Amino acid sequence: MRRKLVVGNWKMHGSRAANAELLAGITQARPFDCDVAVCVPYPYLADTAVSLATSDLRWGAQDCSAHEQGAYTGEVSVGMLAEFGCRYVIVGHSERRGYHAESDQLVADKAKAALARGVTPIVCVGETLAQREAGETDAVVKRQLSAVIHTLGHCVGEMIVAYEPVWAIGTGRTATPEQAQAVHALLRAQLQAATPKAESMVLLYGGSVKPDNAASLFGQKDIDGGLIGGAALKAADFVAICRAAK
Ligand SMILES: O=C[C@H](O)COP(=O)(O)O
Repeated sequence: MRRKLVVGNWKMHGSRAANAELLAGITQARPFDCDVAVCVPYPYLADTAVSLATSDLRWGAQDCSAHEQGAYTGEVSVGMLAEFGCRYVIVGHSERRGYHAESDQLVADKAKAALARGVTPIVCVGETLAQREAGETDAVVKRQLSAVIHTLGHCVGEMIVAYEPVWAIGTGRTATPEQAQAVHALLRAQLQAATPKAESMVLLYGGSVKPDNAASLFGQKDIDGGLIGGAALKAADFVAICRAAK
């Protein structure tokens, strides 16, 4: 039985005051029947580490460099994230793939860099609306996951995969539980061919998860929790989503 995980991706939102209130709201609602984490903007990692230090809540970042160190202005290495206690780092979010032209191979290299420093990568895959309508969903997510599988080799079982259909992100348009499950089953089958750990790997769904649809999504066989954007910014909503994961 896989333990569920709910991760809040704050994206480029927040302020020190608002974050303190949000984290207090989540902390006070413990305990949860699932693992809970927040992935925050880099400047807020130190505050978050202090706020959550004595709780069982986890934290992480939203991206990392594929390089260990060097002349890469503006980039942040996994080693730096590890110094701030990050347990997770999101890589390959569609907003990074789209706005920053991140390739499948770069995403895979970032995931490898994360694992090398003991930080668990949450690797995002997902198709655009045009790709779904063209019947390309399976091929797209398979290609995206394949690059990571080949790059990680025997470590592949250590990552988390998040299926995030691009058309469902921030749009209020959620994949139905059946649509999401179908892709999750496909991803798990692909992982099964690559690692004996596939059955215990955590596969998250992301894309307009809200308190009222979380339970039906998380009730699907291969959906082990969620990567939550907008609804992670209000403690009451995020807590309600965490309660739906058990
Ligand atoms: O990482 C989170 C996803 O992009 C989902 O965002 P959303 O819940 O606002 O649709």
